Amino acid sequence: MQNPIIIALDFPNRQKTEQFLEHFGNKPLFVKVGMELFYREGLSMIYWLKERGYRVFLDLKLHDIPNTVHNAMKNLALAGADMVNVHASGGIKMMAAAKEGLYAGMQEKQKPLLIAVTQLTSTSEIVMREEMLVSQFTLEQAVVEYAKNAKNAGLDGVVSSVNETTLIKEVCGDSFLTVTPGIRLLGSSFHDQERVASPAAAARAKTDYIVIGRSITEAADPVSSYEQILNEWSGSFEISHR
Ligand SMILES: O=c1ccn([C@@H]2O[C@H](COP(=O)(O)O)[C@@H](O)[C@H]2O)c(=O)[nH]1
Repeated sequence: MQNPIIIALDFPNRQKTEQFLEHFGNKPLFVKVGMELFYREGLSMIYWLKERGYRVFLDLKLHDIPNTVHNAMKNLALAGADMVNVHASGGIKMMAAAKEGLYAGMQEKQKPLLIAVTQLTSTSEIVMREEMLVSQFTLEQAVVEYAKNAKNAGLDGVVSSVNETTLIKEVCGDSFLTVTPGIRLLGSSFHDQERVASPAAAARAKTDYIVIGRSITEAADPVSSYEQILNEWSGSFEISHR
């Protein structure tokens, strides 16, 4: 059983990030660098994390014309991240171009995982229908259609909420990765998230990775919050996967 937790390092700069990581000592963490930290610190932040042995998900959610995404991915390949992503709504051609750019000239063992965001976990079905004007599908159907497109483009998996994980696995296969943010312990604030699930529900749905930010980064004791989430996930994993 692998540790599924990816901690979202949503901090304004490297100094705050380092202060946070000090709590964990030498723990072999999987961390996520998103737009906030990357737009301040750039590739050097990723090099810094990799030099210290962290696994890194570089969460920049690329979405542009295929040529631009292809060439941007060629540069992001230099980061040495373990996982990178695009928006599935950019289409199959864009996702395939992302993959080609990312892996150009890379040896097999260096290749990061490439995944696609389906519908953000902050999006509700009403917003999808009334603001994004995707009205012919339920939110779950739309997510699964995006997952199928990502698979057809040769990607390794998708970002979705836990609610859609089971169906994605049924349609795209168990080895197609599901990476699920919007994780909250019972009774915690949802903040700006809409499609939320507990670590236990994520384990029952057999998701591969859970992405957690504020529940850990804003906790009075981040390490005990991390352990609590891991214990809840592991306990439920053992019960439901026996
Ligand atoms: O659909 C998505 C895609 C990405 N995220 C990112 O995950 C974390 C979640 O942080 P919390 O503080 O646990 O809400 C954040 O970095 C998002 O950019 C997402 O939430 N939903």
